[in-house]
Amino acid sequence: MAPHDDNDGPRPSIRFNNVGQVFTSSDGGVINALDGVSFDIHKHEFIAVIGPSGCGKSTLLRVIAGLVRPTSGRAEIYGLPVTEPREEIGIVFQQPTLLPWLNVEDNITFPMKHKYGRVTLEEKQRAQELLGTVGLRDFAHKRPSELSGGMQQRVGIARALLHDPDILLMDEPFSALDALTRDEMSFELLRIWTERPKTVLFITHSIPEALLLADRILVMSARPGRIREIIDVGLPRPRTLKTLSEPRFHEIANHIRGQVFSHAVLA
Ligand SMILES: Nc1ncnc2c1ncn2[C@@H]1O[C@H](COP(=O)(O)OP(=O)(O)OP(=O)(O)O)[C@@H](O)[C@H]1O
Repeated sequence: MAPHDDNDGPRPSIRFNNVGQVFTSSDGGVINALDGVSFDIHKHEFIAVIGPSGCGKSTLLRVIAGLVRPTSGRAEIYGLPVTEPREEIGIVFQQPTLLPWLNVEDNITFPMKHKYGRVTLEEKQRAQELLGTVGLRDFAHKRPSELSGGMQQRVGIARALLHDPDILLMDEPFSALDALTRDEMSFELLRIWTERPKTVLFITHSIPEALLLADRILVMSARPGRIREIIDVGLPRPRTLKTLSEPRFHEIANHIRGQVFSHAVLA
């Protein structure tokens, strides 16, 4: 299990080079959210990020998304510094934040409408296709309030996929869902990722979810957020329910618990 990723191969999709992020809180205090964070994410890799609450996971995602500028170091996408939100990125947040007055299809195409003032026929067709992909083909004309939480989150995923982004950033996308829906959504995401490969950065608090989905897991330490370890999951794909009972699954899960939880909890 390598502490660092020293890849000398092809250019990574995402590179963090010694990134630091300092915030000033409303009472004037200084918050070191990220400190000396370096890692590479290769093309079409699925990376999960796990770590204690407040360790800077969302900040890391927001730096890649171009929503915050790091105070030190450099974040790159395809070798270029991230200075603003970029087209090749799709983002899924914890809450799908759908517009209640629009139907499902119009919610999916809304970013295009917002950006270009219109939605093309191709985009409408793509929205229909994506509705099929996320299992909501018959719900195109329903309002968000007529859908369950899991269905709404699927709409959020379809919306993020509409422009077929190379990079998908997901910030605890399933955390508001019940356990069964959550597992189902994980397998759904794996299916989508296999059908249309993408570089994925997936933030979660769930060790099993990280293990089921990811090629590698970035384990972060408590504030200031640093990379504690980068774990190669190495479980065979396709991952299925059987994956959950593989000895390696439990071995890595226990290892991560040892990293994330305090010694008092583990004793
Ligand atoms: N815009 C901001 N201004 C001030 N402080 C911020 C800002 N954004 C984040 N922080 C602080 O930076 C730290 C890291 O926050 P972040 O949301 O990245 O953590 P996290 O690991 O995603 O947390 P959680 O797992 O609870 O969602 C926290 O202490 C948070 O209060």
